[in-house]
Amino acid sequence: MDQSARYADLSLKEEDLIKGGKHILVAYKMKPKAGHGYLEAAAHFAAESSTGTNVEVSTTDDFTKGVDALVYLIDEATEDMRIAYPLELFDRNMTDGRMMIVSFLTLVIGNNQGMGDIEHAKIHDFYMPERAIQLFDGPAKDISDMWRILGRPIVNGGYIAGTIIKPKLGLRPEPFAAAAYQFWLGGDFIKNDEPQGNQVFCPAKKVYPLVYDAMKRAQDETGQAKLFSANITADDHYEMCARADFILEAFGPDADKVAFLVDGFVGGPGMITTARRQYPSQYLHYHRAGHGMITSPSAKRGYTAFVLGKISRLQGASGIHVGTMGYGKMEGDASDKVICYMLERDECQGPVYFQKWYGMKPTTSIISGGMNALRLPGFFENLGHGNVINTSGGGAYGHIDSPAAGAISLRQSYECWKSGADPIEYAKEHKEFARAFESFPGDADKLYPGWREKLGVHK
Ligand SMILES: O=C(COP(=O)(O)O)[C@H](O)[C@H](O)COP(=O)(O)O
Ligand SMILES: [Mg+2]
Repeated sequence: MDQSARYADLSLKEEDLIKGGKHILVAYKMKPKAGHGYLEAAAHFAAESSTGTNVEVSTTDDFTKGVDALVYLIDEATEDMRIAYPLELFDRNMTDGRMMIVSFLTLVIGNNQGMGDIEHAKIHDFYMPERAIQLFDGPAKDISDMWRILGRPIVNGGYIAGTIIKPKLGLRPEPFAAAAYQFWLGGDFIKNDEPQGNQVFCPAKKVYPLVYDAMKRAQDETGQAKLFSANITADDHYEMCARADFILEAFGPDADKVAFLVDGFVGGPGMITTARRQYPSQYLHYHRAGHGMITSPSAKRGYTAFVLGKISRLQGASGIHVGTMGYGKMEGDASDKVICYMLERDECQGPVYFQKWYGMKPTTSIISGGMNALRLPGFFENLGHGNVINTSGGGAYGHIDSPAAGAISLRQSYECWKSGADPIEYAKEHKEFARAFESFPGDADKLYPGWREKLGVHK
């Protein structure tokens, strides 16, 4: 059945829809299955994503038709399809009238992902009107809170040198806390690797008091504040809160230095929002393991990493992993910097839409995945600043001298880039950075050819 007379209106202008402020706009790359007309498939897609189904139903009335999603732009050649969703379509909280991401996802990327007449459809961008921005939680804490704790300026406070406890799994409580202590002697921030939680060989109740002890000792020794991002991800929200409550109690007077890490893609939006609302005084660290199944450039369904980032800011993530823009080990390229800009600025041009955030707090870009001191200068150069949290697991624990030396090498790498110095020249004066070349010789050969001669390393 061709529903394009009802679910498409190609005379609608995007600028008018934006000016009107009553629609959420979503841009997809959509291709119909062979034998289906583009507009017809698009209209069916909009129907299934809003008020309709594959047939006309007798219970529809005029009000219903007033909240139809409408296809307002198609371009078969580029697979561009844009749909305007009336704000009224979206389910609102009973308790406080606020919007919820789960309803957004259910409509705009729900049933439409399995339709028989659609080959694929992927969200590349979306636009939230001012009213919707008002109705999402947004972050409660942001990077300025971390800078304050670290004793830095709260604007432009700079690079936060972090790590991920490695090995990923398999450390018992004492060696785990020792690994944390060693990094903190040189760095600022440690996160649990996302699979670490309450394994039988490393129970949470045993390890967190030891980690806090390590934090205190490192703070005493260095005279600096230290930060820990604790994984509280669980299937059951009560379990998640039990972990969070235990951790806050264990860190006692230093609980402000604890962030909560939630694996929000596998755990789902409910887990992020529960953490955001239950613990608004803690920095909320959104880890996104598994996102590659839909955000990968090779995936033609789902949504992009950019879209995931934008969703996380609405939900209230204080920080989210954004990959490494081609400088680390995960998928991504230099142009992914737009993800960071969309997360940190008050207004920003995305791939399709210009989004204003109306003062919503920023979400920090967390840079992670195969990073080390040698790869960072290129990364900062591409991004144009270093106001990020970087967690380098291998880059710290893989440093040949020590995790503390690894941490120091990361900070030196930032200072090197910030001062505009030549990395080789800088390495001559900074031992830990220099030893990163020997620690990661494959990267050194690739990024700084001739480094051995220049640094006098002949092994
Ligand atoms: O454990 C790591 C990286 O470890 P290492 O520093 O040893 O490579 C993170 O889970 C990945 O960064 C996730 O990827 P992303 O950050 O892209 O979500
Ligand atoms: Mg990890």
